[in-house]
Amino acid sequence: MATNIKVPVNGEKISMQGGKLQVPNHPIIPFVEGDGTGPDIWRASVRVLDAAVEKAYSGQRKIEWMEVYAGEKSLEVYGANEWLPDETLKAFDEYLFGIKGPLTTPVGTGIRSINVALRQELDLYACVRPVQYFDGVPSPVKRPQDVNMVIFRENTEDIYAGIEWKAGTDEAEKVRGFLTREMGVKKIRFPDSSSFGVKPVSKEGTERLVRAAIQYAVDTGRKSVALVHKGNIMKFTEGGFRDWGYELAKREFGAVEIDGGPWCKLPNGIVIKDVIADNFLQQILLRPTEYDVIATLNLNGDYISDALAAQVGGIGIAPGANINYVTGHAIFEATHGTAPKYANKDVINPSSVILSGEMMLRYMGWTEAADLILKALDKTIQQKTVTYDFARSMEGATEVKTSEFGDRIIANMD
Ligand SMILES: NC(=O)C1=CN([C@@H]2O[C@H](COP(=O)(O)OP(=O)(O)OC[C@H]3O[C@@H](n4cnc5c(N)ncnc54)[C@H](OP(=O)(O)O)[C@@H]3O)[C@@H](O)[C@H]2O)C=CC1
Ligand SMILES: O=C(O)CCC(=O)C(=O)O
Ligand SMILES: [Mg+2]
Repeated sequence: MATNIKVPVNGEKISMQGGKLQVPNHPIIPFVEGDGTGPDIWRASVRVLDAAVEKAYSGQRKIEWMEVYAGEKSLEVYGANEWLPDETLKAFDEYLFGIKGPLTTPVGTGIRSINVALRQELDLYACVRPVQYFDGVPSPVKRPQDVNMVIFRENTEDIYAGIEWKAGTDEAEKVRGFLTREMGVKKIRFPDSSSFGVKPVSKEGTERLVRAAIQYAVDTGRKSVALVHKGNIMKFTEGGFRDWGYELAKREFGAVEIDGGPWCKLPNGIVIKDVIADNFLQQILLRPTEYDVIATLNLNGDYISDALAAQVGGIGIAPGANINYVTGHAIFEATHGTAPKYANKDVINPSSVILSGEMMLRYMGWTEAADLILKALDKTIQQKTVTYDFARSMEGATEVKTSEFGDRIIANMD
């Protein structure tokens, strides 16, 4: 078996016992640097995370980082075609947590997404992406401070799962034959030249995601949970998501219908509502205050994440976590991708990975360190010391490199 992973000698594993996370003072946490801008971002981010932990706990607590490999670096370390080595998966499984940089996925050809594979293999069913405004960040909207939402994106199902067959192949022909001959489908406009994709959406998959979203709203005192779907068109998949979501809210959280339904309310006042996805995308621009926690399907969640991030300044400041709330497994990663044109230039904004690390610290219960990061990042932005993405539309800004931005955040931890 390959052993390219060096396990830190001093650390211990994070574990889940009796439904509760057990986090030792020296947890071993696997990380993947990522492709493209990943290494620049990781170098800055890890220093910020370590500095916050050191400042908060004066050496009592420390993360023992363990590099694991995926993507282009994995090919260098493990050899051809080893995009996602077994021992990387095993490490994320055994050590429960991980943090990663972005990984490249080619368009239209080549490997399927390693990012998606990790979510599927570890069954990280909730992609949690908070979207909040940091004062002073340049934004294209008039009142970015009105955006304060947390997206719960289903992370294992939907058309995003990559079950598809290419036009002109035997497989596509088989699928076409099955659909037209056995299922009586007559609506395929150009059957001979069509590729086909499958969109699985299940009751179980929907329920565990909606459960996590509602539980989060309850735990954090949010006002509403909106189920975002395109159920008028995709009745059994996206419509099923909406109906199963409402049913779960009633059955498990005691929600009762208001004004004749289908909207309903929990005993503590949290409103469970639904909105069709296209309408949602215009409403978040016009009336963002009406949305709070968002529960949605995989592909919708992908689009919504970037669109909402833009409203608060862009995907340079858009963190995320892929979580299985039952097993405790979690991999933290930014919303953005590899931004390859900026690779190795030390210019990209590391805030999304830094804030993903902040989410990780909070999930671990290391709230003092997480708070330090939030405060220091806020202060650094207020000082208008920012990377190119913010500097290009911030008056009076001092543009700094990725590494320097990290230095400034650390200097602002007081
Ligand atoms: N989870 C993951 O690992 C993800 C991987 N990907 C993969 O990444 C690759 C590139 O995807 P692409 O569609 O170009 O999307 P990217 O998110 O990589 O980049 C798109 C644009 O967003 C801006 N941007 C991205 N990251 C940052 C940052 N940290 N700071 C400031 N601005 C940023 C840049 O805008 P500007 O040009 O205006 O400066 C950039 O050109 C693809 O292979 C894709 O599959 C994509 C998303 C997630
Ligand atoms: O896996 C990829 O390359 C893209 C993933 C993505 O865009 C996302 O999860 O937001
Ligand atoms: Mg995306």
